[in-house]
Amino acid sequence: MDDINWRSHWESNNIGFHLDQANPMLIKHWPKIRAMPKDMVFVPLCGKSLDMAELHKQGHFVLGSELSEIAVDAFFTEQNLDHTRHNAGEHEYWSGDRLAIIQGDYFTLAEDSVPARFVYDRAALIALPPDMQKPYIEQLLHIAPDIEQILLITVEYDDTAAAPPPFSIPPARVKELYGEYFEIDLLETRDTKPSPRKQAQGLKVITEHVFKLDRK
Ligand SMILES: C[S@@+](CC[C@H](N)C(=O)[O-])C[C@H]1O[C@@H](n2cnc3c(N)ncnc32)[C@H](O)[C@@H]1O
Repeated sequence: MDDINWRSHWESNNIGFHLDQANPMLIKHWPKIRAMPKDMVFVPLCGKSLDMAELHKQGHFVLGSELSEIAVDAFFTEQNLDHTRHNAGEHEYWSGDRLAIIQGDYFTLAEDSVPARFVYDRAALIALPPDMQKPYIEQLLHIAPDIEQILLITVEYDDTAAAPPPFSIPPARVKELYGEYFEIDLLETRDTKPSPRKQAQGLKVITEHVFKLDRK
């Protein structure tokens, strides 16, 4: 389940998706999610995102899932967070105070292994090619069956002109993927500046959509 070879993105520091600050769309729209401090927020395909630090700062228990050891190690080092590591089969658990990351393949996480009712997805669904997107959602509901709400950020652009990832996921595709399980509320659409790599491919603007998903 590693078609894009994300590990090599981390090995060569090709991480144009990483933001050096918390995502402004998280700050703006997270209050619309009814998670209380201490509630767990699951962050699939989390990288070393500072959004995890922001959610942690807001009092949540944060649980991430990430393939790359380099990313997880960088997160704990850069955030200066004490942590322990333990191995559970093919996954490695990195645990700090109210924040843990399960390193390994998201698609092999076990049923019910994520006791979270809230999910934050920025650059996770859009990191996956179209044929992996439905399996990603099925796996989400398999590992975290109690999910109530998701804050989801996707991008839309001509991904045939600039090589993905990210994969373009317009609102109609979100409906196709999630509509069976969730009410979908499009909170905001805005134009953003592409990563330097995408700009070099000639892309001048990338449209970002923010959704709130409520379990039916
Ligand atoms: C586009 S990045 C986004 C990272 C983060 N969400 C952010 O906003 O910065 C996608 C991440 O998913 C991770 N990833 C890809 N496939 C994965 C898998 N099967 N299991 C766990 N993590 C995966 C990659 O290593 C990469 O860090």
